[in-house]
Amino acid sequence: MVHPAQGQMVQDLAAAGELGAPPSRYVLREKDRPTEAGAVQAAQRELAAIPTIDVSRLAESGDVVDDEAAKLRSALQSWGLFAVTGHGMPEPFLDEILAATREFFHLPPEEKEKYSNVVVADDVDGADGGERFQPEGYGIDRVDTDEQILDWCDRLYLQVQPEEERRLEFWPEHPPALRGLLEEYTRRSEQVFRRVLAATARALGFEEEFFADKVGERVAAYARFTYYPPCPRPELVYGLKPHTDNSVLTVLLLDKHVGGLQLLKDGRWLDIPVLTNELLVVAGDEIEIMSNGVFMAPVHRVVTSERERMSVVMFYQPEPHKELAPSEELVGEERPALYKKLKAKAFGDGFWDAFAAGERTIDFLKVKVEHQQQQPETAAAVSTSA
Ligand SMILES: O=C(O)CCC(=O)C(=O)O
Ligand SMILES: [Fe+2]
Repeated sequence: MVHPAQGQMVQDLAAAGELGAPPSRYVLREKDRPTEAGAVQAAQRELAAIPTIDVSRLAESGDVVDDEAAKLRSALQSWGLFAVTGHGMPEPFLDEILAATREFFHLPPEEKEKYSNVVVADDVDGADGGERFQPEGYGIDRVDTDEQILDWCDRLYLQVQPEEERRLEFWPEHPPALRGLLEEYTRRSEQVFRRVLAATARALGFEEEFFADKVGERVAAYARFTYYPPCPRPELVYGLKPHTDNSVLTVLLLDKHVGGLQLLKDGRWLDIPVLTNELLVVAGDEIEIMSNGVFMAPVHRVVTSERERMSVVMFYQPEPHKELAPSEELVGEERPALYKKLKAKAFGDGFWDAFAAGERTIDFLKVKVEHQQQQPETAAAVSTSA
């Protein structure tokens, strides 16, 4: 069964024009509005002074890499994200990806719908050939209930790795350059991911392979192309609701002209600056669990504006059968395990339910361990996962 709201693309709504205000399905409760929690007006907004890491230096040896790894540790601990230089991708290449993304979303609806994330249900359970939502493809995020407040964005979501898992029927043929660009970007973005992951291990005093072994060689990588149409009343809606990422690390290529990504830091929403030739790396839920909370996945959201905006985001997740758990080396008497063990796949599957419900997966799946010493009021302390 597919919720009736599933078929309404935001872009088509926005294009219909004469839209005085967004339909009520998108309008946030007053307490959640970006103006309440953090101003949408440029003059009232505060820019996040995010750190920058040069990933080419992470590959060097000796003191240079140790310096950069120390910087990385501090960036992850105080921000949970950082801008990336030295990624080796020329600016025209990144521009081409964003241009192809824009071109795709500007195709006529019937062309994009060839890749729809609403598919005819398989007949396995004697289903009647009705429709079914699945995450891959083009459309809006999953709608579960009538009450759910919808985000002001459309997206194209594709598994890009491992290669054998690609479902090319969802990969757009237009614009013709998009597939090739995505293949190339997949290769290059993985290098950034691998390098940062190795440095993250070093930053904690471990061997470079420490986290890489835990996530496996055949990581699952998903590309999310998000299109935020112009919005007539940006102060009423979210482009993307507050969330943390379902990833070990996320690599983001952001719109070069229009900002909108915001980070929750010390109770305030700060604007991530518009980046030009830099990428952004964000710590996700899985590194939070594996690092036993030494690194925390930052809560972030997107606010809209009267201008369209795009992003191309790569989520890196452990091989599905891998166990997701606090690393034993980071668990001790001083710091008990803060998260329970579960399979990477169970966590990944839970993400979509949590996201539709507007919750963090870690909370939705009750992955946190309640420790007596931290919460004396909690009678039933759960034992550590070790
Ligand atoms: O569009 C953006 O700037 C960020 C998107 C994001 O946070 C996500 O796709 O998880
Ligand atoms: Fe995100």
